[in-house]
Amino acid sequence: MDSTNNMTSNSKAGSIHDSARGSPDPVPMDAFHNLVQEINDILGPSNGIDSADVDVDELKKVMLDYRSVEDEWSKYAFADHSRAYTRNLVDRGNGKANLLVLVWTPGEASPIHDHANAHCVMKILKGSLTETLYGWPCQRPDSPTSCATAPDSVYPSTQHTCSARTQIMGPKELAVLKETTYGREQVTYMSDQLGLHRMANPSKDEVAVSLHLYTVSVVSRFMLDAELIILQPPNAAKHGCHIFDPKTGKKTHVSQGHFYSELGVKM
Ligand SMILES: N[C@@H](CS(=O)O)C(=O)O
Ligand SMILES: [Fe+2]
Repeated sequence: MDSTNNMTSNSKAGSIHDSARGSPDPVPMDAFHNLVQEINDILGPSNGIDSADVDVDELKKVMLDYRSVEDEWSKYAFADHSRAYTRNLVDRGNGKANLLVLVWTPGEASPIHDHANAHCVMKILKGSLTETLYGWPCQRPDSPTSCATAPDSVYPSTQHTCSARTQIMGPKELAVLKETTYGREQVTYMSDQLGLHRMANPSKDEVAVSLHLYTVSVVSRFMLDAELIILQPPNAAKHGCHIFDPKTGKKTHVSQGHFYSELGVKM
């Protein structure tokens, strides 16, 4: 980072009053919006075509360092008990990523889904979420990172079209690899390389709130059935993903182009 950037990021912490020009004191940034700024600093400027160089560990660390204060993020947290969860846009991350606040209805879960080649770093802001991790329909039982139908594939992923080919392998129940419950302040990471997952709010009466950062992984394009779509990042949060039937492994594309709210305003 050059000295100009350092000056920019330092000046946000202190409030430099420009009394000579009579401008009002800047309102000090709260810790949540400081986190948003730190994430932007890590992601860097928007001139890259992909974010293969994104440092996931650094992103996890700043998310872990933040202590959740409801007043700081509540303006983004729209609850709607008529759906499993709401997806609320907080920031577009220099055009390279999307930062979302998700609000989870008690007892509800997301469908089993992939992540459209995005990195997903997630922090629990309130309550808890249970993650069930599944293998891809095509993965080799003895080697979860290998594809059973295309031996030259390094790992199954969204662009890995044979993951849809239940007609080659026949319907196949998805394998449950792991179940983990994450509590308030915990941070986790998900990507297509780890498999598929679903998240559930195990509480009977409390909403859960989580913060999700989606950035583009190694490539910024993926195969959508027969059609090759070239995407500028970010893809997963805006352009959708695939959901999977746990009994057959059959996948269906779902568009996620609509946010429930953007920058604190309900759509
Ligand atoms: N990846 C999901 C939320 S979760 O189940 O991880 C989404 O963005 O809707
Ligand atoms: Fe997810």
